[in-house]
Amino acid sequence: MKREALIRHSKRIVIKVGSSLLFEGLQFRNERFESLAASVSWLLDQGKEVVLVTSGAVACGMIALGDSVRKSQDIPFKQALSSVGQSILMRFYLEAFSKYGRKVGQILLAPEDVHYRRKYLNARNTIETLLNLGVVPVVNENDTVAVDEIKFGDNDRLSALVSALIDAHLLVILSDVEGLFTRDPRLFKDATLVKEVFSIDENIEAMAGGEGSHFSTGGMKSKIMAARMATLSGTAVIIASGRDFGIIKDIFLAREVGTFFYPQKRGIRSRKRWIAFGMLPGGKVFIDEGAKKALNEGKSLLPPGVIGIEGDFEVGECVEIFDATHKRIGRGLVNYSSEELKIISGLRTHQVRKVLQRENLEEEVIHADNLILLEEEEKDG
Ligand SMILES: Nc1ncnc2c1ncn2[C@@H]1O[C@H](COP(=O)(O)OP(=O)(O)O)[C@@H](O)[C@H]1O
Ligand SMILES: N[C@@H](CCC(=O)OP(=O)(O)O)C(=O)O
Repeated sequence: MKREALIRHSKRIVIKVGSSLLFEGLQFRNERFESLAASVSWLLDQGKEVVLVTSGAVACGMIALGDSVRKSQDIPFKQALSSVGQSILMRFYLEAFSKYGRKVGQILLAPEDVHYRRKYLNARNTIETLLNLGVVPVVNENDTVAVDEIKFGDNDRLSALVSALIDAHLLVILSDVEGLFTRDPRLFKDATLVKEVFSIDENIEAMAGGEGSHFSTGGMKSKIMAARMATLSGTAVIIASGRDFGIIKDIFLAREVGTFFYPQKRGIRSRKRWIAFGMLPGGKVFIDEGAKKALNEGKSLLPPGVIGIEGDFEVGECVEIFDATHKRIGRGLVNYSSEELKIISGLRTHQVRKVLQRENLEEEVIHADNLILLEEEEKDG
């Protein structure tokens, strides 16, 4: 399907709004929330379902507490700011949407909320129920409990995760820049806008700079990572400027704005998406070239192909899979603990049973049904 048709047929849409779009320096901007509510309301009138992923709690907290608090960067301090700011942020949304007769529902997520399958499904059910009720879910990271090792990192990633969670057709990432440029346009005046991306390869990744502006965290790099996660899940992505929220209408009126990322044709199915993006990996498994080839042909990972292990993990945990050059190539659920894998890696399958005495030994280290390759080209090629 072409870009225009993909957008027109998108019923379920996730819109991510960056901090820089909601505030002017250290000023609240009521009218920004109102214009966002107007555009989202227009989409709802068109029969679309919309989930908002919003940043801005830290900025709200900072503005509310005033000058004295601006300097500190430590995590508990930012969490405190977010705690003050989140309710203010929601008040802005509540008031703005009520002008259009719409209700909003707050969803705060932390990585552990999607690590466990039951919680992952609960989050999905709640969002689905809100959508069925005609309520606009407004999602942010639960900053209070999210510390460095266990946080989504930025709301770009969170928006891709939410898209994967609810099977969104389209993810719109609104930022202060018109889309992906060939180089950071703040630094290079000759940078040009990339209009369409069919596959997120190393060239595309190399274009994006990592530093965000002001209250922002991820920069363009995290938006590209988010686009990668979403397109792998079968969701189309647009990165566009949200300086004017009227752009939301433009997108659906087939005006070609921003950068459009085509979804992968064979998007990862629901349960595998949870393994790929929801679960927190407990370790790393390194494999040889032969095993990599087998995985690319849709086969399971067997003990002879394992050449290294890192981390302590139990049977059933999620691990990241790396090739011999230490390139991350996928994820899967292991049938062996790290202790067991250290003993059996490299062994032929029949030798494994002699060495390990455990009952219910599976032949595969990772069964193909529990394994996801995340290299787009190899996956689709
Ligand atoms: N190749 C690129 N194309 C566009 N923007 C880029 C690129 N590389 C870096 N950037 C920077 O990324 C910024 C957007 O990211 P960020 O400030 O984190 O936004 P947000 O607050 O919306 O999440 C832009 O202002 C831009 O300067
Ligand atoms: N949870 C944080 C989000 C921080 C963040 O990702 O910001 P941004 O890069 O502007 O999307 C907040 O609400 O301030």
